[in-house]
Amino acid sequence: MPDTDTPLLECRGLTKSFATPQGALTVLDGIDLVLERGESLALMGESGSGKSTLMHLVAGLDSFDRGSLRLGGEELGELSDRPLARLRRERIGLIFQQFHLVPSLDVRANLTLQARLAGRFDPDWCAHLLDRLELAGLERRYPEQLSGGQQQRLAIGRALAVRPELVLADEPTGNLDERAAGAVLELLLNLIDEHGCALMMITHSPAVAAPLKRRYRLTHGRLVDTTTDGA
Ligand SMILES: Nc1ncnc2c1ncn2[C@@H]1O[C@H](COP(=O)(O)OP(=O)(O)OP(=O)(O)O)[C@@H](O)[C@H]1O
Repeated sequence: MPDTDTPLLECRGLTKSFATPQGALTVLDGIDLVLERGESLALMGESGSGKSTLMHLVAGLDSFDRGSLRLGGEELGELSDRPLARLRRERIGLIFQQFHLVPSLDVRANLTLQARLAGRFDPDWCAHLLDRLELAGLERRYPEQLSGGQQQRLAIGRALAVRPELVLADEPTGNLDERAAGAVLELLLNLIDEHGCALMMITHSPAVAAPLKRRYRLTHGRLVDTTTDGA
């Protein structure tokens, strides 16, 4: 059972460098961040500022050099590969700009795949998601037979099907035209709210970041809280 007294996500002094031919490149230089359950946070910053790097660390997809990264009180830096993979499968939903759907699986199979792998498949919840994402009736179609907006709605459904505690979204509307992007963003935020999970979303767009509860900018390896800027 989740320990509701500890923050969902807690980063302290998180530091990450990459080896490059020119020497070590420090991308994250002592990141402190707390995200409570159900909170939404936009992560902004120049291209190359380290947004994807931070998201990969939070998702347990890459290791860090120093500091602490706790998800629901569990220190990710102390987990070996298998428990880390399990934590990622069961507690985190990932949404990418490029959808990353499985082309050989139909809509229903794509939506339920991660939930089944995690042993968290709930047919009623998945049917509800298909309905809310306006994909009901399209269950037997394959990704290539869907519009960009439908594909991204399916990717959102796949992330939420597992009933995650945290959704990590990297430019989830970046591949869509303005109208489709607005509709997809609204659905994502409504579903996140309905399910009560937390959201960390990378975006370059102030308009996309605006409805989220908190807004941060990554610059020179540090996080700057910009939530009240222009408010
Ligand atoms: N595996 C790697 N090896 C070396 N350098 C890397 C590696 N991954 C990322 N970098 C560098 O780290 C920096 C941060 O990259 P990152 O992808 O996190 O930026 P970003 O803010 O997400 O950028 P964008 O908005 O363009 O997606 C960049 O300078 C990038 O070139």
